[in-house]
Amino acid sequence: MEAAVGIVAQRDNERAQELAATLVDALEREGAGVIVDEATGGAIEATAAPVSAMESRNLVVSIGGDGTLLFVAREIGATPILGVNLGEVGFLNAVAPDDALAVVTDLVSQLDETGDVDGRELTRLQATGVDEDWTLEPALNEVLVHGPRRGPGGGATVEVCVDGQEYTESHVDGVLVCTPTGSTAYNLSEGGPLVYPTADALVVTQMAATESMPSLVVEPDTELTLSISGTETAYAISDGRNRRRLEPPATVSVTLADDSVTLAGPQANFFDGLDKLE
Ligand SMILES: NC(=O)c1ccc[n+]([C@@H]2O[C@H](COP(=O)([O-])OP(=O)(O)OC[C@H]3O[C@@H](n4cnc5c(N)ncnc54)[C@H](O)[C@@H]3O)[C@@H](O)[C@H]2O)c1
Ligand SMILES: Nc1ncnc2c1ncn2[C@@H]1O[C@H](COP(=O)(O)OP(=O)(O)OP(=O)(O)O)[C@@H](O)[C@H]1O
Repeated sequence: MEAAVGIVAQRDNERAQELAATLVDALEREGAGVIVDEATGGAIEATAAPVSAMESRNLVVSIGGDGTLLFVAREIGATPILGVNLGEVGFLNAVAPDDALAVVTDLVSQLDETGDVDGRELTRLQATGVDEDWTLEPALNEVLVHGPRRGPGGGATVEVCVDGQEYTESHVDGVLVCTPTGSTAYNLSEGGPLVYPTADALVVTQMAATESMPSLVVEPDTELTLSISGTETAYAISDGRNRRRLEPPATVSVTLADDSVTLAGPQANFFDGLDKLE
């Protein structure tokens, strides 16, 4: 088969655009069909398409930091993603820029031979309104609810129920539910635990609670609800970017999303990655 590859380069990042151009040239020489995102298409010579149209590709290469990879995951869902790290942290991006050409060429040969690429499945979370009909885009890191703003005077009362039983109710800046992938992100800054990537678990962590409870680790199919009150405005947010404004009292249900994300290519060493967070 002819492999169909999409490339998304971090917007306004010349190094990312140059690497995208190198990959386009090399892959076209190998006979692969390659498209780039529209912002990158304005900067280099290549066929461009919206990132959301890359869902039908066999592989999408994300060149940038964690934010760029989260953005690609939001847009394309289950299509395998290879993360090339040009960001400041790049925890989710296992491949260094100098190795990108070799790794992408290898994956394209694998696609030509088998029609598929090796990868690791990462679970995602789905936030939905209980009393109102809305759904956020699936979260690879975390679903967060918080009051009108962080800091003094900006919080809310949040009750967390687990399988219908109250775990905690407190005034908080917010409460987050994270996947193992997201355990090293916002969760860690709020004092939550690290979760080894192969563990099948979700973590609930309060943010600046007046009546603080330790983080809770639950099985992924546990029924979790976050009920917000004591404020006129609140927000439910998926991976820091996709948000829904709430008018409390409001209840948000957090469950496993139907589609996971596949991270293609070599996997980062979890413990080496932790050094990047210091
Ligand atoms: N205080 C905090 O730690 C904090 C605050 C806001 C957002 N975030 C995280 O940022 C994510 C959104 O990313 P963005 O780039 O759009 O916002 P952003 O640019 O504000 O990113 C915040 C930082 O989180 C890092 N990050 C993201 N996912 C990570 C992961 N799985 N493991 C380790 N580090 C990770 C990014 O590299 C960046 O340094 C959210 O899902 C949230 O987890 C963290
Ligand atoms: N090619 C692109 N097309 C459209 N939007 C983009 C593109 N690249 C990045 N973005 C936007 O920028 C955001 C991520 O960029 P951000 O500046 O947070 O960089 P990053 O990848 O996390 O790297 P760094 O670690 O340097 O911050 C995405 O959420 C998305 O909204």
